[in-house]
Amino acid sequence: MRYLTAGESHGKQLTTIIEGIPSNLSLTKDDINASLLRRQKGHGRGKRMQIEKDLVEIASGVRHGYTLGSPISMVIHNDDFKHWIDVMGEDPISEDQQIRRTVTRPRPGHADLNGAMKYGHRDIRNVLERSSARETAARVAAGAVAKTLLSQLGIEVIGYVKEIAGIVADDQQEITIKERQTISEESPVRTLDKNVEQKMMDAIDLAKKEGDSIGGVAEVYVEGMPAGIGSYVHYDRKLDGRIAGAVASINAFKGVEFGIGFEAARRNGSRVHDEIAWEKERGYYRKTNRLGGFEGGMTTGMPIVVKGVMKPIPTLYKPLQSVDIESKEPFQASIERSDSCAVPAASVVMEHVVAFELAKGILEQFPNDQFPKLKKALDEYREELRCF
Ligand SMILES: Cc1cc2nc3c(=O)[nH]c(=O)nc-3n(C[C@H](O)[C@H](O)[C@H](O)COP(=O)(O)O)c2cc1C
Ligand SMILES: C=C(O[C@@H]1CC(C(=O)O)=C[C@@H](OP(=O)(O)O)[C@H]1O)C(=O)O
Repeated sequence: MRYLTAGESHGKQLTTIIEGIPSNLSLTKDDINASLLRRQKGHGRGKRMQIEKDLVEIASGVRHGYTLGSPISMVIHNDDFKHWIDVMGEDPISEDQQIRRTVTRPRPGHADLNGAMKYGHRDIRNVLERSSARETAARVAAGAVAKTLLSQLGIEVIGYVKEIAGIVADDQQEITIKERQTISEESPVRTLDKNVEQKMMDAIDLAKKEGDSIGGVAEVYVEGMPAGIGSYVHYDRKLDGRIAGAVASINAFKGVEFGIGFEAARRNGSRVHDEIAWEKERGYYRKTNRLGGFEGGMTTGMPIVVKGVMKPIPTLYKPLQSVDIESKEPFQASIERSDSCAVPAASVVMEHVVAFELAKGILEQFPNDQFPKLKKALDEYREELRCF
């Protein structure tokens, strides 16, 4: 199971192709649109999100509400394209037009300068269009298909905000997955702790007022994954490693933690490792879940808890210094529009990239071309684990 995305931020559309989804999985565009809509919302987003209304068009791989087993291709149109046709059109333009539109000022914190040097672009627009986090909409579409598959296997995945600008939501371990889903769907900052929401929104508003930006921490919580998905036998089969890679690949994400994460460095082993227990109906379980659902690159059967750290948005109204690549003169990077905080939206992206890795891990372990057979195999495995 794998996916590709294509598309520029202000181009015509984003395209996602997923290969390896088994046949006869119930899938509608409503499943995907619900995820896309959640990614667009959240306190701190800029004016672009008022222009876009992300709706998916399923172009192949699904018929009458069921997957065919063939590649699933999906399209999300960029409504902003109509304002950029002369800049983003595919037809050649005159040298004079080209010079007038060329972007020569790299923004600190973006792919602009490295990307221009690497690909030999004198027009930085050739870099920024693809490096933009607009692409995360296409990733969410892929993750929404994975989430649909997981959900029909009894596995639920949800993402929400854990921290913004140093304001941390309490650990609320008693909250059920259904409550987590409801809160994440309804809340403007998607945090589980309603008491801290207003403080977070105030911090976002203050940063915006000051022409600055802020980052934070998103958390993804997963219930229903059986033990033993992933493997210890080879580095690239360790599922926690793959999840870490997927999370770090989200634009502006700079760190990943499982369970108590970096806090483990400050504790003795007796306060880190989760003791093993057994009950007849439940089988094996851990008395605590400090390691966040992974041991040895494999799931433990406990909830998976992953955090991702997002740096502050690099485009600031308060200008940062940079150097023009043509004149080599210093300049103050100025902007027209930007998000001031995108952690709420990014928590939805993180949820979807994690879901994709989990679904991929399951399909590697129980390869099947037909979804009902995959479900049967997983049910049998769950029973095997219970009786182990
Ligand atoms: C959902 C989301 C929205 C973002 N919105 C913006 C934005 O409006 N302005 C901006 O400068 N960066 C934004 N970013 C971050 C940049 O895309 C990112 O910092 C940049 O591509 C450089 O990549 P890197 O930070 O991973 O090195 C956003 C990121 C995400 C995940
Ligand atoms: C378009 C999205 O996010 C964009 C990500 C982004 C960036 O530089 O990463 C910059 C902004 O775009 P623009 O420059 O058009 O205002 C965000 O709006 C989206 O999330 O769908």
